[in-house]
Amino acid sequence: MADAAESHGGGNEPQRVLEFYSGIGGMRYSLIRAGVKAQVVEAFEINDRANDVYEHNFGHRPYQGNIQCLTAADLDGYGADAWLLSPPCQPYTRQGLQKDTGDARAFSFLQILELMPFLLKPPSLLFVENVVGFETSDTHAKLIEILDRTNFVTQEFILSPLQFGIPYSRPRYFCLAKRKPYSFVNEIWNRQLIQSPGPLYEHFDTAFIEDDLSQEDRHKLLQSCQPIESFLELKNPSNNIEAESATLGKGDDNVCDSLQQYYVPLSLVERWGSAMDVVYPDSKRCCCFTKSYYRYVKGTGSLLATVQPEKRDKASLKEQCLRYFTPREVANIHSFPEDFKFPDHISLKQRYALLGNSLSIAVVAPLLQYLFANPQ
Ligand SMILES: C[S@@+](CC[C@H](N)C(=O)[O-])C[C@H]1O[C@@H](n2cnc3c(N)ncnc32)[C@H](O)[C@@H]1O
Repeated sequence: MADAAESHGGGNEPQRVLEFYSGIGGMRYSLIRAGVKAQVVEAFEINDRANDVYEHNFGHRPYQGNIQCLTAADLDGYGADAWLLSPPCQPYTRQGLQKDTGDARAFSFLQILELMPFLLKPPSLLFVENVVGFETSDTHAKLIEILDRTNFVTQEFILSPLQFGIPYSRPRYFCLAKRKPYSFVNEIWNRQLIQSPGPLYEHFDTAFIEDDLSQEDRHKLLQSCQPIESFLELKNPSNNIEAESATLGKGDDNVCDSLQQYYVPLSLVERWGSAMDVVYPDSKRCCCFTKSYYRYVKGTGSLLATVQPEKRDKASLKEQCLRYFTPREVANIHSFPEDFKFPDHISLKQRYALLGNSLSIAVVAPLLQYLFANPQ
């Protein structure tokens, strides 16, 4: 991991990090990309398949148990400086029942929070990622109440990869917390919910930011993103499925040995076409890939037109040979590094599910860099 002289703590020892709900390691990749001097001393994840992928890439198998069963003594035992947490989102999603603290999937996170006042060695830094909607939940109120009580200052963000040059709409909520006497570089944002990446950069010292972008600003933001084409395994889509399959088959990813499996059946196009989000290689935006991508077509992520019609608004979808983005392409859009790989036994549906649960490294890395920066 790259060294950062100005990182939190300033000493020579790397910061000791605990990664909760580690999934396929999006947080750990973000930490590496942030270049902070940190070491993940343990990761916690209940899902066997996710742990297979994590182990395959990092050579360490996360602690495979229920986070809800961890005690204050267990946590003190790690002597961690920082906790990174991306708890399950379902209790707070708009599509879900929004049962919030009443949802069993929220229990482990609430349990961890409630242990905080009893820790002999609480962390100095804390980072939480979740869906938009979390910020108005009872669980959020509990998080802020406990952080206040245990001497943390917080800054909260809602940010999307689109704000970092990635053509991907995946706004997410982030809570950054530092235990006093540590403080943020830009203290004027304490206790605020910020919707711009500006405060993450040291030179950004204005107290005013425009959260509500004008139409014109939104357009400029989209235009500044790279095109979808830059994230594709196949740069020149054509209708020649066999030729494309051969190209894909050269990779070491055995699931990708047939491009045929990525084409959307015409029966689905006929039935759900009007609800599909279709993008083109030159598009500067695509929709959030969820864990149900490939299992359902409606609202789970964008589909790629492999045949470019002359007039997009008039062309029939059936002629555009729609295909799903491959797992590697979804990983690219999530800004995972090239050397990230799935072990062979992970099925296609599992790959999409694990990626859909993960996060955008392009967004989380600068947030972690800001969190770990230690102002003088
Ligand atoms: C939103 S995902 C986080 C994904 C992760 N950040 C990544 O990059 O892949 C939440 C993860 O928490 C795991 N999980 C949910 N409840 C858990 C619990 N009680 N104990 C341990 N892991 C849990 C799920 O299996 C899932 O992988």
